[in-house]
Amino acid sequence: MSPDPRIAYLGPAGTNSETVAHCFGQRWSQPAWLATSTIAQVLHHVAQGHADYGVVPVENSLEGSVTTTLDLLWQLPDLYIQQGLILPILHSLVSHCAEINQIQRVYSHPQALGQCQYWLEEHLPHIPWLPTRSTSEALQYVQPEAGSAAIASPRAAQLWHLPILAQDLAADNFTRFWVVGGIFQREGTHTSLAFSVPANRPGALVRVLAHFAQAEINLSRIESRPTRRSLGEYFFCVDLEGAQTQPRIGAALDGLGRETSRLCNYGSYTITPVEIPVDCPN
Ligand SMILES: O=C(O)C(=O)C[C@]1(C(=O)O)C=C[C@@H](O)C=C1
Repeated sequence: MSPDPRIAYLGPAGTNSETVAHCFGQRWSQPAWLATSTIAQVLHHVAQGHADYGVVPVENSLEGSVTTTLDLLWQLPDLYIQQGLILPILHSLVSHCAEINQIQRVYSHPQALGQCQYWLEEHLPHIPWLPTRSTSEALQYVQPEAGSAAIASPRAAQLWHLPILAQDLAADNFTRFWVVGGIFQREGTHTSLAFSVPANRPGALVRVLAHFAQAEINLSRIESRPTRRSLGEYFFCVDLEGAQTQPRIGAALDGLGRETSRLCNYGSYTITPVEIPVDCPN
């Protein structure tokens, strides 16, 4: 097995990203952990060679894509997906308040606030939602500010010795993460790509999708994102079921080269479920 790697993830301690990073890192005896302040920093660390792997969220079952991840992968060169991991997300309301009606503001990562929006509308309809860079970062406001609450995992509340006032704020909540690194892989169960098509050519996207349809390749996701160059200019992110060692996928990818103005192949990989650590209350 390769020497112990450096693994970057969104910190501080207790984030969902950390749970996934620890699950991925358990195959080595002593990985070096690099907890960053933002998801963007995770990807920059890998791109600049300061980390061997980065663990980033990519899609949530309730709120959809984590756009920072999709946009930066498109911009940074030579980053490939090593593995997909799916984590069940548990959200708790963490606060020193004795009653919910004493809460005056709630902090969390925007993704987590979005995932809990129905619970917040029902139970705390008139208070402000304040964004933080991670769910664990939100916990730093709970202690010093009377009337503050944070949305974070039960594991994070336990780690930071903070009380939980309400549990399970969002049901059926799962986030898919990617482990990103520098090795291009051809084997696995899924393949992810991003591409742009020539401007102003009618049917340009259909011509790309036709390659997948003709090869009977199932797409498990398609998403458009702005290129950030001009209004109305997009690139597309797709996940395919299958590996590029399969001849029909290899052939479809060859055909895609002719239809796209830019094609990023993030490689093939397997997707594994992650279990919430057993020492964690739920
Ligand atoms: O703040 C965290 O705990 C994270 O790991 C980030 C993140 C995200 O950006 O999607 C990860 C999982 C949950 O969906 C909520 C937040």
